[in-house]
Amino acid sequence: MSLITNNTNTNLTPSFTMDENTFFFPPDSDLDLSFTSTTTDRTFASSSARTSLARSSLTLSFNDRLSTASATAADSSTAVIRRPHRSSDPHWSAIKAATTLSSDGRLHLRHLKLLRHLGTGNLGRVFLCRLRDYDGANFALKVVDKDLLSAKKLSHVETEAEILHSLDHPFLPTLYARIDVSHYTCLLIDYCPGGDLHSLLCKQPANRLSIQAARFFAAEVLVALEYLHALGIVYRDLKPENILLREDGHVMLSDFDLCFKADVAPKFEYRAHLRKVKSKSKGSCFCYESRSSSKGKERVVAEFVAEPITAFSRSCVGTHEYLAPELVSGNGHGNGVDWWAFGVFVYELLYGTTPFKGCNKESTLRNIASSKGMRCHVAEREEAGMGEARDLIEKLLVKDPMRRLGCVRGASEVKRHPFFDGIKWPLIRIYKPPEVRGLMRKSSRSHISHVTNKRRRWWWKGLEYVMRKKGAKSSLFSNYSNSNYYQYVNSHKVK
Ligand SMILES: Nc1ncnc2c1ncn2[C@@H]1O[C@H](COP(=O)(O)OP(=O)(O)OP(=O)(O)O)[C@@H](O)[C@H]1O
Repeated sequence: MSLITNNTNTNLTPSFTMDENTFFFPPDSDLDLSFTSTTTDRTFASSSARTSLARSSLTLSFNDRLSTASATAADSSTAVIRRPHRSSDPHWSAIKAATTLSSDGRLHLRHLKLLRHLGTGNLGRVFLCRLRDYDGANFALKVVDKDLLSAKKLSHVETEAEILHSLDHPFLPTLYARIDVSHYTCLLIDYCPGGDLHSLLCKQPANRLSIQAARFFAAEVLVALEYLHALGIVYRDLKPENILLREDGHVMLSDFDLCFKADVAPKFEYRAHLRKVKSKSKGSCFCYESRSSSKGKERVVAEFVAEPITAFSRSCVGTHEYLAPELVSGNGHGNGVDWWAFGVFVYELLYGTTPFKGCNKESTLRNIASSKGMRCHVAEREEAGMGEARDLIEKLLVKDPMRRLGCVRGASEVKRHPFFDGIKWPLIRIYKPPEVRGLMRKSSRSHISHVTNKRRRWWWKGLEYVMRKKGAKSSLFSNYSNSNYYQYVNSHKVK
């Protein structure tokens, strides 16, 4: 049995060529010149301070394992993956531009410049980076030195890469490239400048959010969990520290190394549905009404359920305060651990602490194991919506997984809870994030239009070059073209 904490035993010290506070990979080499592994663990200690403050994840092995198939690169180089729903994303355009210029059509470390160390986790270090020849798009690069990791941790790296490769969702990271060079594995994913939800909570009075803000974040996390479960992925490490905040204030779940995969058999489930409930706003787009079976006040609603209900694992992984009782007992667990953790998560957003927290980790585990269901403190917060919130939490923090909300019918059952009344699930991606102290809410459009304008300028310069080569009259061309370009850009800016 081993206990693995978040502290920096990943002694990776990349050495970089320095240029005006910017780290670059050397142009001609992909590898050991750019990364040197040493035994120092003090480097960047300050920037990883957040990690030490946060609650660490644990891994207590009960001899069960996670899949280790490499999902992205077949060889030791890089595979660039295209994602359908993000195909127009400027990040993809940047990657495409870089790989088009690359001699072998692949992305290499030399294409990236590292700007800043973002943090250190269990498996490696994460850096903010950009493509060398394209400044418009930021990425996060997770660098893992495989020589420093145990076989178990290596399998976690593969799990994370495999899971990232399969994701295509706005609230989950996109894996733009996996670069395997020598003993390094590098994963290029979305960068989240807003920090994490744990840090955001720490900035709030009494570490808690308003009902409205809690509902927003809970709803987004719920949608992300729904997607993961539909893929058969049990997350197992839900906590505010693992919920990163994008530039536009929406969430991105991170850290997939503790996940496990199971089979899912998607199905339609039928249930009686009361007419007076506004069904159109509920159950998302997966729900439709069977008109032919409408009878009296009730009708039958067919609901799409894709929940890994047969998932089973014996590994005790997760974060103490978020562990479900079946995880603590070590007798095996399934998808229900995510719904329990979701209950703890909603509780923490609203109360500023977790419900079973003891004076140390052991007493927290004892509190979870001896819990007889959850009763929220009524007196502590009384405002509109709190009754529904308490009811949701109590239904999620049910000791028996078979009776726990979400375990059998999946996310659609949780979405139907009155706490989420009024949320238009299919539109959640374009909801304006709530006003929360310290939350970044930059519209993603301004960034995209900036990048698009830059791209247009490049395109125009290329055209100018080609025209000049063909002997076009330069004076005529410059007078005409540039004014046209600025007219075009400005007319778009005005809109
Ligand atoms: N995409 C990202 N954008 C911005 N910061 C990130 C991103 N991914 C990770 N980070 C930062 O880097 C730190 C290390 O992340 P990493 O995922 O390696 O480990 P972790 O979150 O500490 O979890 P674990 O050790 O359990 O894997 C995080 O704490 C976070 O602050």
